[in-house]
Amino acid sequence: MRRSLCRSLEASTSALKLPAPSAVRISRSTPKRWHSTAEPAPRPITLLRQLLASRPPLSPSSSSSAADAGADEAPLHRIVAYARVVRSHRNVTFISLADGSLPGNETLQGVYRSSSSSSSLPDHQQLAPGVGLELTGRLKPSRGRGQAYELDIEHLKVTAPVDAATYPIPLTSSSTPASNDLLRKYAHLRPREARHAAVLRARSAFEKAISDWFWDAGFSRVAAPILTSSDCEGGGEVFRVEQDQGEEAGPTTPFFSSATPAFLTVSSQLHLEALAMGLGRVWTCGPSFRAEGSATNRHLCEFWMIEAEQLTSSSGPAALHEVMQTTQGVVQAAMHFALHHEQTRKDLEMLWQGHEATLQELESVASSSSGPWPTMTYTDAVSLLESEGRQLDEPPPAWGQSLSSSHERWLAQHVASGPLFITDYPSGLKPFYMRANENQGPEERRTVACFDLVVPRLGELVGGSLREERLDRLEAQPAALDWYAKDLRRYGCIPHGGFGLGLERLVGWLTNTDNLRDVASFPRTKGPLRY
Ligand SMILES: NC(=O)C[C@H](N)C(=O)O
Repeated sequence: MRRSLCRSLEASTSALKLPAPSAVRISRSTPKRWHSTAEPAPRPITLLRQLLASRPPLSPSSSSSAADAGADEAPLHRIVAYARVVRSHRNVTFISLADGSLPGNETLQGVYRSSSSSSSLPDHQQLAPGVGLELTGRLKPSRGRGQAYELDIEHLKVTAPVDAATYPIPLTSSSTPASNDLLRKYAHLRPREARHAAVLRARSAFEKAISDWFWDAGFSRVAAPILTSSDCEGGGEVFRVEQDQGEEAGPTTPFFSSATPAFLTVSSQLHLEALAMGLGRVWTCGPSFRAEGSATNRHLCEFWMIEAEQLTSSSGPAALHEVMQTTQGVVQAAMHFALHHEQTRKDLEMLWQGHEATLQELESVASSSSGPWPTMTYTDAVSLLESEGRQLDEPPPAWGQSLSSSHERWLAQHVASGPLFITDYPSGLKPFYMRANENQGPEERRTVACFDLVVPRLGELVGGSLREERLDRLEAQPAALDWYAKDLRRYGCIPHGGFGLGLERLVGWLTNTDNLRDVASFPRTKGPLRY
């Protein structure tokens, strides 16, 4: 990573050394350029992260005089950043610079010295915390304590003033962060807050790691439709989609002229199953929509789901293990990458400050040497909850009832001290597409080949199953699913299975963010839709 940043920095600094392009006569066949060829091309912006990645190692003898001597030889960079904190003294002003590229609470100290800068310093009022700046400067070893390097500012311009009197979030240093309630009210301003930015960067890192893991495991990433004709889960919590015909329009024919209405997808699973029959192993990451009325901190109306489908080499319990292995691989890949990537690790360290023991627990969960995660059947889980009833926050479930989120958390913590697969739920609790288990007891104790992955502090993170591939078992399904139940099953349906992992839940779990409204950049929940 460091090397590739250096490479891109080299590219940008070598661009800096190029002479201004001389005027080129534009003939008809020359593609049009955005800026006149007589003007010099704007210098590329260097991200603070790139700048720091390019710093030479400090020798133990680095001193302020060495710093002075080296300063002029260091390349000149153009930076666009926010001022986080400004401290002005008589001849020198210190500005903590942030541009979103540095991890955690880190900033780069910019130093403006009236003796060596070529522009005059904007007045105190203008140079308030929160303003956007454009500056040029050279990176050099710091004279002060607290940072190894600082930016010696040559030229500074306030390009984006801030109306500090009305700014709704305290413009102080990030050591006194604003409350989550306040930040939620200003979702359009909160990406500037160190904590929220760290959560979003961590999410980006998880997605990169998951994508790489799937690629290496032979899964093709596919795009599934957002507009669908079926409610995959059968839960009925769907958003219906209609063409907006304006207020005055009378009754018109629906945009999609099929018998069934159009919905926003609740899950891509059925489409992924069709795609898996052609490609073997597929995955997708896209938005899912549920008209979720309950206002818990674990539900959003719009959330992103990582979903995968794979052909399995058998159809019994061993096949379910194949799907669970994939699930574990994906979750561990996200964790492992984030914990070992220098920048993301720093973000996580800031997010887990004060809870270092939990971060350590996550580290051992991420390690592939920990072997397969523990597995327990739903029936055993219910018996255990019954026998441990006094330890629980709420009464244990009877066989056939759902496990509550607090039951799931308790099981993960007490049975596994980490992730736990709970398998073989009663068929009455699960959707129609899950594969019925063989050798079952009485009708009312029927189970399906499925699993939920539950984890401490959160509860359910992933739900998956083998899919019912036998036509006769699916034939009772509604006509709308003809393509799925009949065609896919009668034209060569290799046993297969898959899962769905709620991305916001994963991010919340790994970034110490309990409320998913603080994970999604613009969360959607029942109630007013501001953005
Ligand atoms: N792809 C999946 O297995 C996810 C599942 N359909 C769900 O929505 O929970």
